[in-house]
Amino acid sequence: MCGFPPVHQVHGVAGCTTQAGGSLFPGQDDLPTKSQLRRQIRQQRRGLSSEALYHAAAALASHLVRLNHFRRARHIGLYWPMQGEISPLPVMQHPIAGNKHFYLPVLAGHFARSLRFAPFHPHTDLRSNRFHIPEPQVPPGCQRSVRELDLLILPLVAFDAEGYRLGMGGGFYDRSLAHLPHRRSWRRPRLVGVGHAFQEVPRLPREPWDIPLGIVCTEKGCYRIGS
Ligand SMILES: Nc1nc2c(c(=O)[nH]1)N(C=O)[C@@H](CNc1ccc(C(=O)N[C@@H](CCC(=O)O)C(=O)O)cc1)CN2
Ligand SMILES: Nc1ncnc2c1ncn2[C@@H]1O[C@H](COP(=O)(O)OP(=O)(O)OP(=O)(O)O)[C@@H](O)[C@H]1O
Repeated sequence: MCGFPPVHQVHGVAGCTTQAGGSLFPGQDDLPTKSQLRRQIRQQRRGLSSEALYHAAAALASHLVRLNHFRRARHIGLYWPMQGEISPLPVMQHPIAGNKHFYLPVLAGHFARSLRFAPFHPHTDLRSNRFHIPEPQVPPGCQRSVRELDLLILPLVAFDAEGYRLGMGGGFYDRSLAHLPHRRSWRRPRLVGVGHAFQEVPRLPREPWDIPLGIVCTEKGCYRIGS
């Protein structure tokens, strides 16, 4: 799908060599820890130029808008990119975005550590949350829960070919999505993880609460997990 290399092709992870030059992936028993991966990939991401980020975001949008799930969705959760994350926002400028509603995540309570989704359009007032990420300023009654979205585009720090996602470590998305596997028929939201192609790693450590992504898209294309 969308011209992405086969799922099991392992891309080079430029940041994944030790200072001594050895690989961090010599064998399954020697996987880097989640915090090692976060540190390395976030550092690499922060080093991207604004020109590289611009081109990556434009290429990502061109792939996302071709997805059937995107074309069919009316309510779509995006995120405001930070620290070199690939931006999903250019999809809002595409002609097929005209009849869609977009949302950004809002941190729900200091202790709850989960997410709600607030309507977002180019004129929405934004205010930074405690992580310095802009959030729409709207009354709580206007916010939606994740289950009211048709499609959720998730940021990630790393992903693997089986759709496992490593995030920033707050557990915000996992906690917000935790109800989904318990539903008899989970049809929405569809989960699309997005990142730079270099954020793919051979295998992520798995946790019981991880919810695999259905589709991953990068600036190189989209691929469906498990096909
Ligand atoms: N763009 C974007 N928005 C997002 C996320 C994300 O990954 N990307 N999130 C994904 O869940 C949620 C926010 N989660 C976050 C978790 C940790 C940090 C972070 O910067 N942690 C710092 C320490 C910050 C501090 O405590 O002051 C760090 O780890 O260095 C940021 C966002 C919701 N919004
Ligand atoms: N469904 C859940 N219920 C309760 N706690 C959870 C749940 N999911 C994750 N957590 C907690 O959140 C913490 C961070 O989880 P993890 O390292 O998987 O975050 P992450 O996926 O990288 O972050 P994020 O989703 O915010 O991008 C874990 O220590 C875990 O205890």
